[in-house]
Amino acid sequence: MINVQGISKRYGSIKALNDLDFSINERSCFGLVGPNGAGKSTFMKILVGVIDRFDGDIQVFNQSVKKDQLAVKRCIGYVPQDICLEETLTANDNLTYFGRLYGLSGEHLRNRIRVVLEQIGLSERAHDKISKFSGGMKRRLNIGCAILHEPSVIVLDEPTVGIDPQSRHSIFSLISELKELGSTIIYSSHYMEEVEQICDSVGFIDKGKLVEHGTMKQVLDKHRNAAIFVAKDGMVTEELTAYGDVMQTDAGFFINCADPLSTMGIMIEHFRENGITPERLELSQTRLEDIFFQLTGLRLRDNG
Ligand SMILES: Nc1ncnc2c1ncn2[C@@H]1O[C@H](COP(=O)(O)OP(=O)(O)OP(=O)(O)O)[C@@H](O)[C@H]1O
Repeated sequence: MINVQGISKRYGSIKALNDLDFSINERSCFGLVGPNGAGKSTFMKILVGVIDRFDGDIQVFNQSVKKDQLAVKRCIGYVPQDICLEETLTANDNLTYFGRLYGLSGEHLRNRIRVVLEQIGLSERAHDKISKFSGGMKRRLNIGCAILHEPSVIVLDEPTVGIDPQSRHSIFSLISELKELGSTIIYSSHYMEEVEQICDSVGFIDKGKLVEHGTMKQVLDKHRNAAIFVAKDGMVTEELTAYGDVMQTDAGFFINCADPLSTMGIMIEHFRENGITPERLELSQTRLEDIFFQLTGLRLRDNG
C-alpha cells in the first residue's frame, strides 16, 4: 500500500500541491489525471525522491519517503516525462549504464537487459544507436531503463505523449504485463481514455488539489448518468432546454435529464411531427473525461 499523507509543496508563491491525502493499493494501476500545471509531476517527483523539500509524507510499503529515502528509491522505477537517454549510445549501452546506476552487474545485468529488451520489443535493435530510433522507441527504452532493477513500484509520467499508435499499444501491453507480474503502477496522463482503459483506480488533480479519487468503478458509478446526445446543423441550445440541462460541445449537445429514455421518445415524436432529422441522436454514458469536466469545468485536451 502507498499512503499519501497531507502532501503540500510550494515553489515560492506557487502552491503546486495542496494537502493531498489518498492511498494506492499494491499490485494496482493508479492513474493520476489533470491538466498542465495541475501538480502531477511534482507529486511524482516527491514520491520518487527527486524533490525532498515538502510538507507531509508518503509511506511506500510502510517506508517513509522522508526517513527511508534510499530504501524507497530502491523499490521504485521512475520514468520521467522528458526522455533521459544518451543519444550517442546503443540501446544495450544505455541499459547497461542505467543498470549499473541501480547496482546491477555481470551476468545478472546481462540477463536483465535481455529480458527487458524483450519486454519493450527492442531486442532486434539492441545494438543500434538510439539517435536512429523513433520517439516511441525512445519512450519504450526510457521505460526499460527504469524497470531493470525489478522495482515493485513503477512511476510513469505521461509516457505516451507524442508517440505512434504501435508504441502506445506496446506500452499498454507492457504495463499490463508488469501489473500481472505484481508491480504497482502509478501513471499520469492527459488522455482519459487511456486511463479508463488501463487503470484500476484514479485520482483527479486540479490546481494542486485532489478533487476526486477511488477505484475506476467507484468514480464512474458515483458520477455516471446517461444523457441524450443530439447533433444537427444549425440547432441551438434553446430548442432543447425543455428536455433537460443542455451542454453544448463541438460535436453536438448533451442533455442531462431524470429519465433519458422516455425523454428521447418525446424528442423523437417532436422531431417527427416537425420534419426534423438529426444527424445523430443517441443515449450516451458519461465517460471519465465528462466527470473531470463536471468537477473542474476543464477539458484536458484543451490544455494538452
Ligand atoms: N521548479 C519549479 N519552479 C517553480 N514552479 C514550478 C516548478 N515546477 C513546477 N512548477 C509549477 O508548479 C505547478 C505544478 O507543476 P507540475 O509540473 O507539477 O504540473 P503537471 O501537472 O505535471 O503539469 P504538466 O502536465 O505540464 O507537466 C505549476 O504551476 C508549475 O508552473
